[in-house]
Amino acid sequence: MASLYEQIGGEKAIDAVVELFYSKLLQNESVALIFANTDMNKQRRMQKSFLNHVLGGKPYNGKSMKAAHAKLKLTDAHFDTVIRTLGDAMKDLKVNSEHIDSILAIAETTRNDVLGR
Ligand code: HEM
Repeated sequence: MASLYEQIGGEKAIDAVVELFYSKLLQNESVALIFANTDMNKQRRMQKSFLNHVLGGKPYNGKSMKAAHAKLKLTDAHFDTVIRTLGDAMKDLKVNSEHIDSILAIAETTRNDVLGR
C-alpha cells in the first residue's frame, strides 16, 4: 500500500502544508515569540524533512524531538496550538479528512518528547 506520504501527494503536498502551517503559526502571538530567534528557512526545511520521514517518505537527519525542544520550556497549550494549526493548514489545502486525522495522530505521538517529559 502507498505510504501516507504518497497518498497525500508527496513532497509537493508536504511543502505546501509546511509553508501554510508556519505562516499561520507565526500569526499566533503566544507562539511567534518562541520563534523570534529561529531561522525560519531552516525550520521549514527541517519540518518538511521530519514530516517526510514520519509519513513514510525520506529519512530524517535532524535533532530528536526531545533535543530540538529541550530549552524552550513548552507547555501543552503550545503543543495544542501547533496541532490545531497543522490541522487548519491541511484543511485549507483540502487534504482529505481521514488523512488529516492520521497525520494529527502521528504528530500527537511526539507530545511528551517535545514537552520534555
Ligand atoms: C508536532 C509537534 C512538533 C514537531 C513534529 C516539531 C518539529 C520540529 C523540528 C523537526 C525541528 C527542527 C529540529 C532541528 O533543527 O534539527 C523543531 C525545532 C523547533 N521547534 Fe518544533 N516541533 C513540534 C512542536 C513544537 C511546538 C509546540 C513548538 C512551540 C510552540 C515548537 C517550536 C520549535 C522551535 C522554536 C524550534 C527551533 C529551535 C531553534 O531555533 O533551533 N515546536 N521542531
